[in-house]
Amino acid sequence: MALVKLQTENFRNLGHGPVSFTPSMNLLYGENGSGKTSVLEAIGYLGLGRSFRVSRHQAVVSHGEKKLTVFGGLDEGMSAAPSSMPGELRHRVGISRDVAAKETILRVDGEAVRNLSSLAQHLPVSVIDPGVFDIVAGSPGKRRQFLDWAVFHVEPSFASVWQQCQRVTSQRNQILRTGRIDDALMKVWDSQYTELAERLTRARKETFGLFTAAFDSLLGEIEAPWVDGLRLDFYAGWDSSQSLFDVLKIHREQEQKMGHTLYGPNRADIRLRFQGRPVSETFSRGQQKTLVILMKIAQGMVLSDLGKQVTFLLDDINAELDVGHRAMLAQKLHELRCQVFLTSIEPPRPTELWQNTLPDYRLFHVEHGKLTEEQI
Ligand SMILES: Nc1ncnc2c1ncn2[C@@H]1O[C@H](COP(=O)(O)OP(=O)(O)OP(=O)(O)O)[C@@H](O)[C@H]1O
Repeated sequence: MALVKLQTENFRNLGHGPVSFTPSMNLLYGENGSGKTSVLEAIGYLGLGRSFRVSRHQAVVSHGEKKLTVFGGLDEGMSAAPSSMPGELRHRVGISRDVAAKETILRVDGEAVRNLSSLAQHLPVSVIDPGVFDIVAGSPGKRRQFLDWAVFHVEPSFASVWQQCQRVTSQRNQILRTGRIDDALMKVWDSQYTELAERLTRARKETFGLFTAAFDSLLGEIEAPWVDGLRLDFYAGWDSSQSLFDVLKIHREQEQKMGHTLYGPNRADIRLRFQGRPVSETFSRGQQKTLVILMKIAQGMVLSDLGKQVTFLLDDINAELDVGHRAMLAQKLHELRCQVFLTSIEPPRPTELWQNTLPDYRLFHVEHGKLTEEQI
């Protein structure tokens, strides 16, 4: 699916009027503070259910307002035929958040839905902004989030297993904190936790396999001296030569002392190594950026192989990537027939990105939260 229509109410400084986009490349430019990132953030709300910039909804609601709404019209993407009737949308999705009542309402095709996953599966949104480079340099949580986004789109039931596992983990943590542990009761929790953890891990492993196959084929296309010594490995969150149930039994005392679960999916990671050492310690900033971009493209390839179109939100990549890397990214996303929203301060130069194979694109000038389409 691709987002072909966007309408927001009380979303940062954005105006209320509907805007139409192409399922291909959408280029947005405007001066600092004009609202470019806010447009991407609003699109992100539909695909992620939250802001990719801040954790509090409150910061996103327009000053002085209590409730924000984002509405999106979706059509088949570039890889499929557009919907039969011109102007007809394949799906209508909406999210509104009342920050005073702390209530979120989700809608798909006019019907209220309870789970965010019902909304999110329609619009796989992948963000590349200055914060994305934490995938290499940041904590394991960043890499888990990166992997889980793909797992969710490959296997939509993953979201419910993940939630159940979070619930059981927090109940298990409560017991670990009490100090007095009933052995029989703990065994019951451990077997529930182990069952969910193993299901979750199986799904992660499967998607990681698809991801590394795509990533390796990408590496085969680029000429860089570091390609040969690079290894990406999945770590489940415990020594998987042993069963998780046994690991928990062996480490019960240690977990009790710490007062929380130390082994399992919440400790999973993608280990990135170059010649046996962590990439974060050996790669230059530039090499780390290339690696992250390749990982993001590989995720796009995984979904594209499953017939899903990813909507990429590229925020201010000019500040982070040189023209060669920008062109590599833009061309790959074009080859994958992804939908792209790309922001810049200066008017973009499409020929710099796509040279002779210019894709279908639309150009928007952003001023004071309002988008004006420009003739190309
Ligand atoms: N909750 C809010 N209500 C109203 N306006 C807001 C709110 N939060 C931020 N703004 C304003 O919205 C504007 C848009 O910010 P945004 O980050 O989208 O701009 P931008 O075009 O991406 O800028 P830059 O190029 O500097 O990154 C800013 O002027 C900001 O002060």
